[in-house]
Amino acid sequence: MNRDGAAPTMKGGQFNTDPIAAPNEAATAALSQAEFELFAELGRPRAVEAGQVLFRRGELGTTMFIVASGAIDLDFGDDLVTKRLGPREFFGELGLLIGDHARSADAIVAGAGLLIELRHEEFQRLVDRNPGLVCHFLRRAIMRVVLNEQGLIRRLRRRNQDLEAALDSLYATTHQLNQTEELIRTDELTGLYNRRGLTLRLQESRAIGMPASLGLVLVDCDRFKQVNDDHGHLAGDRVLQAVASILRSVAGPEDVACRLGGDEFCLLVASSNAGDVMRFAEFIVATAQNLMLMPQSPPAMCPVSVGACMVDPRADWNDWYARADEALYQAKRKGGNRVHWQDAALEPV
Ligand SMILES: Nc1nc2c(ncn2[C@@H]2O[C@H](COP(=O)(O)OP(=O)(O)OP(=O)(O)O)[C@@H](O)[C@H]2O)c(=O)[nH]1
Repeated sequence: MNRDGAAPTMKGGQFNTDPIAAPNEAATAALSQAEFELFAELGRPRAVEAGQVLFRRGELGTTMFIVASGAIDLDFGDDLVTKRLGPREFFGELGLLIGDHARSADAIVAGAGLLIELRHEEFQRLVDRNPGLVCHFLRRAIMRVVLNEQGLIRRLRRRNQDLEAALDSLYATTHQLNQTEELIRTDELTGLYNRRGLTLRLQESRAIGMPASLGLVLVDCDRFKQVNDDHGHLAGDRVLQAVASILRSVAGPEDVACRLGGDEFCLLVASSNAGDVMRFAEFIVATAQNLMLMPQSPPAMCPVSVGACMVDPRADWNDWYARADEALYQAKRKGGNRVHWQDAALEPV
């Protein structure tokens, strides 16, 4: 400790015992008794009332203030901490030293009292009167500016880190939401769209513009209950997964394959060509037939019935489904394991 009670600090690898330059003291921004007496002698006294605004942030200023009594609040805006200054503390020194400096805070009187104003003329007289003391004051003032800047940089860095962390958790939440949405849309057993997924997909397609023409292929397993009864539920699950694989293998990027529920599936084909849609339907039935030729127990597949038709993109799902279901009914009625094509023009539902 030096004789003024300030802790010695390191300076250029040496201990700095200069009480005026000690950073702690610089941070408090209070004048020494000798400084205060000299500044008070040469500055202009100014009585202030609580609530009085001395200057606003951004205003240009050339005056420095010293609090003789009362209290001043410096509000730096945003979410920065408001600083309260009391007797012998000074503010606005950059206005005096630089001239026409934009104030970085609102200065508002928090408690009535007396200020000492120092303009350039008064400061010049201070220098003439006691250059050594003014020199010490200036060193401290500069150090205070530097400390404030460093504090600001630290706060900005911390805020940046907080923002980055918030952004990271936002990304994670968005990712989770996307995953959840994907799960809600997906049939757990087969990985195809479920009915909700199909509805949402259709809503999205209607919003961005439906294809000009669509084909609907409705697929239903034949005597599927028998598979469950004969070979167990797990074997039935595997057959449903195999049907889903066939649909997935034929679906193009614009097509939608969906498990509507139980042993019923559909494939919405983005095509204006009824021949293409029919080929999709026939491929599904033929692939199921071929898989059934494999001698496997439990069976990897069961026969399927398919109803197919073209649909009007402007009509709603219920209309499409009614038409394809009529075709499916005809396929089942004829013994299943086949496609029935519902011609929209010739056989309106
Ligand atoms: N393994 C399994 N079975 C299911 C699942 N969902 C529904 N089922 C069964 O699928 C069977 C469907 O029976 P039905 O609607 O009579 O169909 P089907 O036996 O194929 O009869 P047809 O269509 O007339 O040939 C029912 O026994 C349901 O219990 C599932 O996720 N896994």
